[in-house]
Amino acid sequence: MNLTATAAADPDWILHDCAEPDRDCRAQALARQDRLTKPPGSLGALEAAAVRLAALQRTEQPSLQRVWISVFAADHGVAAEGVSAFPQAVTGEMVRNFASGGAAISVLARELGARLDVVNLGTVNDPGDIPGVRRVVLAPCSGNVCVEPAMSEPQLRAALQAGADSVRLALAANAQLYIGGEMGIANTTAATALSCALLDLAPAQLAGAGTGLDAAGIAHKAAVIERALARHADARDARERLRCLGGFEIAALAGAYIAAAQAALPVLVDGFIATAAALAATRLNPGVRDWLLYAHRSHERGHAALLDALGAQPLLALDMRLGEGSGAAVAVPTLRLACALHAGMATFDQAGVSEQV
Ligand SMILES: O=C(O)c1ccc[n+]([C@@H]2O[C@H](COP(=O)([O-])O)[C@@H](O)[C@H]2O)c1
Ligand SMILES: Cc1cc2nc[nH]c2cc1C
Repeated sequence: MNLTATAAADPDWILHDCAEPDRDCRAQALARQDRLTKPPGSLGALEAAAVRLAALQRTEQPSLQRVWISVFAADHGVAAEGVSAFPQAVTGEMVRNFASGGAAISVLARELGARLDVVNLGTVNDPGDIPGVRRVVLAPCSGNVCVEPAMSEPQLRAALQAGADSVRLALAANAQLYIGGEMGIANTTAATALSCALLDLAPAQLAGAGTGLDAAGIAHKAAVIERALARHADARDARERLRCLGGFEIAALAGAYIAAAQAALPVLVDGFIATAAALAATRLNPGVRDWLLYAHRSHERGHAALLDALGAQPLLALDMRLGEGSGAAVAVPTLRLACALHAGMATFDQAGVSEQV
């Protein structure tokens, strides 16, 4: 494993200031929304989304033609505790599927005309060097959080940096929106453990079915998370909690969100695991919060609590629970329509329509 030049040069980069959304663009967009031919507020969350995107993209006319999706795959040592409905080999198999175009996110990216970047951070069933996959392998899998930290400090730094590097690629491609996806068997256990530690909640309050556990499986998963929390009770700050309880892809997502916020690139957050990474990112650097839009409320049991803790109002609730960035990709057309309405509707003056009395 090699640390990139950036991380080696400035290990504290995650603490640097985030960009500021543009207040003037926000005010102009708000004023325009009120002049468009509709009762004020009648387009609901679409109005709020267009106004936020105007402020984040620093423009009167936000647009989402160029969308970047990075999917981070990684395996988890805690899979050995029997916490997933699927075998660990699936993570590596799905990396191959992402690259060959057969995964849900592959289809969605094609439909959206989005760039799909697949990053293998370490999979036990390693597909090796295959076209369409960037290998940033930190280890075959993270540590089993019941008995050891998920990551060493150098691995955490490299995972955060892998996220930042994906943002650099997105910026080089002139992306207007960044989506981070994840794939990792057992990562709902890691994401739940991390969230419980960050929010001081009991595992029984957050643990859910993941890929499809039954009630007994969920109870076992909650007990495994209890053990992990007890093992890492001395991890007191967000960085140490992420290192001990997270995973490579969760840390990469957190690093990507921080780097995007620092570079003024808006982010659309996906489901449960991505939101746990967003929670960690906002605890590591509170300025990240302004740059995060939330795509959907996942079917995963703990997602609503995470969204509430972040004050997030997701656009959609479709009972999706796939991950891969799929929920975020599905929300992109809604955001594109919000931008089209903002740019294309006539004002009361232009259309000769009478205003509210
Ligand atoms: O995004 C979500 O809300 C979501 C909810 C449940 C499961 N997943 C996906 O399912 C995998 C983890 O599930 P599990 O049961 O193995 O912990 C991982 O690859 C995630 O992308 C994703
Ligand atoms: C097949 C499969 C695809 C996935 N994509 C994201 N998580 C996943 C988990 C499984 C099991």
